[in-house]
Amino acid sequence: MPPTPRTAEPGPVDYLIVGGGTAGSVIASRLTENPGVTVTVIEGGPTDVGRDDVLTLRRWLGLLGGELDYDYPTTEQPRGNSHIRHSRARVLGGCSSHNTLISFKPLPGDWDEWADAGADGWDAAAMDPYFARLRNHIVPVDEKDRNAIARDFVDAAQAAAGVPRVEGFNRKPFHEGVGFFDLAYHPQDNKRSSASVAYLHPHIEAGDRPNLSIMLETWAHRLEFDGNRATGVRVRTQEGEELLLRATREVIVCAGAVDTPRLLMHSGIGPKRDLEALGIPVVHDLPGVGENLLDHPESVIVWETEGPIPENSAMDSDAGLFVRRDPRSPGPDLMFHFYQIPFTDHPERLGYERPEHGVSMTPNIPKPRSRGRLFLTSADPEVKPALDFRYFTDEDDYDGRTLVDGIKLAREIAKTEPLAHWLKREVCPGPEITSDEDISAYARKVAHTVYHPAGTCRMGAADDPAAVVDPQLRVRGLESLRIADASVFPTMPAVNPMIGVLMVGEKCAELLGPATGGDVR
Ligand SMILES: Cc1cc2nc3c(=O)[nH]c(=O)nc-3n(C[C@H](O)[C@H](O)[C@H](O)COP(=O)(O)OP(=O)(O)OC[C@H]3O[C@@H](n4cnc5c(N)ncnc54)[C@H](O)[C@@H]3O)c2cc1C
Repeated sequence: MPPTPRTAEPGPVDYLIVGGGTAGSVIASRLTENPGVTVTVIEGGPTDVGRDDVLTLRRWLGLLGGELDYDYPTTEQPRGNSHIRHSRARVLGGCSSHNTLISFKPLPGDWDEWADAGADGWDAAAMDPYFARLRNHIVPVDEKDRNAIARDFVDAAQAAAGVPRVEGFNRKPFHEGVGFFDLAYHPQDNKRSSASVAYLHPHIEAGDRPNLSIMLETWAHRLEFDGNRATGVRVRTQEGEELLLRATREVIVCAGAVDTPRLLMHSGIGPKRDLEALGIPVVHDLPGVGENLLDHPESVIVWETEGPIPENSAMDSDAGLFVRRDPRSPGPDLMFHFYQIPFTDHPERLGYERPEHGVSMTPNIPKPRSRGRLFLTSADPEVKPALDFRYFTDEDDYDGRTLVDGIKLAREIAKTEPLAHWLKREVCPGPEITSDEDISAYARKVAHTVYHPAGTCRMGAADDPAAVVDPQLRVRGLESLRIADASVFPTMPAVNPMIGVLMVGEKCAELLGPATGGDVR
C-alpha cells in the first residue's frame, strides 16, 4: 500500500530519540524532567502498559520469536551454530521488556577497559555514581522464589568450584562466586522493573510530562541531515504514513546494537565502499559502523531429573556461577546460568531428546575474543541486516576452550551433593562425549547466545578513526547526533550488560545538560 501523505508534519521538538528501549527510556525520562525541554520518542513497537504477557517476568520465554520480537538470524557460522536466532524486543522498554532482568553493575575492570580503549571519563570511578541513580527496583531473588534445586546447585557449585557464596552480587566487586542473582523485579507480583516500567510508566500514568511524546509502532528508516548536522528522522507510522520529524537540538539514536548501525548505514553513515556497493548515497564515511560485533556465546549441558522439580521461581534461571580460571584476569573468565528447565532447543537438532523433567547449565564466555561484523545486504531498509558474529574464530581458540572448561566443570558440579541426588542422567552432550575435541565440537554446534549483542558503533577517542562515537557519545564527524545504547560498548563487560546500558542512558542524559531545571545546552 502506498504511504498516505500528510499535509501537516508534527512540529519540531528539542530532542528526537529513536528507540524507546532500555537506554532510550532512561534518556527520555531524564530529559523531560526539565519542563522546558521537549522530547519525542520514536518507538517501533507497541506499549507495554497493561500487557501482562510482557510485564510478568516469568513469561519472558513465551515472548521470544513472537510478534514482539524482531528475531534476527545470523549468517553461516562455520565454527559455531548457524541456527541461532537473536531476539530483540519490539515493544516499549526494548529488550528490558522481554529479558530476564538479571542485574549486574559492570565490574571495575570492565569500565577501566573502556577508558583504556579511549573512552575518557568512562572509568570505574567515574561511572560508579550512575548505578545509584537507576530507578529500577533491583533486589536479590526473593526467598519465596528460590527453588530447592537452585539452592542445591549453589551449594554444590560452591563445593565443586571452590568459590565463595555471594549474597548480593552488586554489593562489592567480585572475581568469582556463586549465588542467586539480583533482578530488576517486584517479587510480590513478579512484575518487571524494566526501563519502561521504572522510567516511563509513572509519567504515562500521571500524565505529568506534556513535554514528552511517544510515537508507538513507528519505524525510523532514515536520518535527515542539513550538511553535517542531523536535523530530523524520516519515519513510517503504523498507518503507513511517511513523516519527517524534526529536532532543533539533537537526534539521539537508541535503537540497540543491531538497529542502530542498521539505521546509520541506511542513512548513508558507515563504511563508504560498502554503502556505495549497495547504491546508498554516502553522507559520511565512518568505517567503524557495524564492526566490533560482540556477544556472550554460551553452550548447554542438560540433565534429566529424578522427577518433577518444585514450581517456584522468579524466571527459571535465578542462580549462577562465576569462575576465574586465570588468576591474572581482572574479573571472572567463565560464567554459568543454572536453568530449572531442560534447555534443549539446539541439541534437539542433533538428535537429542528433551526430557520431561530436567535442568541445564549454560557455561558462557564473559570476555570472548572473537569479533564479528554487522552489514547490510540491500539498500531496502525493510531487509534485515546480516549478523556475522564469527563465533569461535579467535586465533588461540580461547572461546572454544572456555566452553570445554565449562562443560567439564558443570559435570563436576553435577556429581557433587546436594545436587547429585536430583539428577538421573546427563542427556546432552551425554557421558560418552569425553575428549576435549568431542566436547568442543558438541559445545560449538549447540552454542547459543546469552542475547548480549553489543559494540557495533563503538565508543573511542575523538581521533580514533575506527570509533563511531566519541566519549561524549557524539557521532564522529557529524553534528547534533548521538548514540546511546549497547552499540557504543567498546568491549564486552564480563557480566550481563543491561545495567551497563541503563548507566549509558543515565550518563547520556547528563551529557546533554542538567537533567532538572536550568537550561539544556
Ligand atoms: C532474551 C534476552 C534476555 C536477556 N537477559 C538479560 C539479563 O537478564 N540481564 C542483562 O543484563 N541483559 C540481558 N539481556 C540483554 C539486554 O536486555 C540488552 O543488552 C539491553 O536491553 C539492550 O538495550 P538497548 O537500549 O541497547 O536496546 P533495546 O532495549 O533493544 O532498545 C532498542 C529499542 O529501539 C526500538 N527500535 C529499534 N529500531 C528502531 C527503529 N528503526 N525505529 C524505531 N524504533 C526502533 C526497539 O523497538 C527497541 O524498543 C537479554 C536480552 C535478551 C534479548
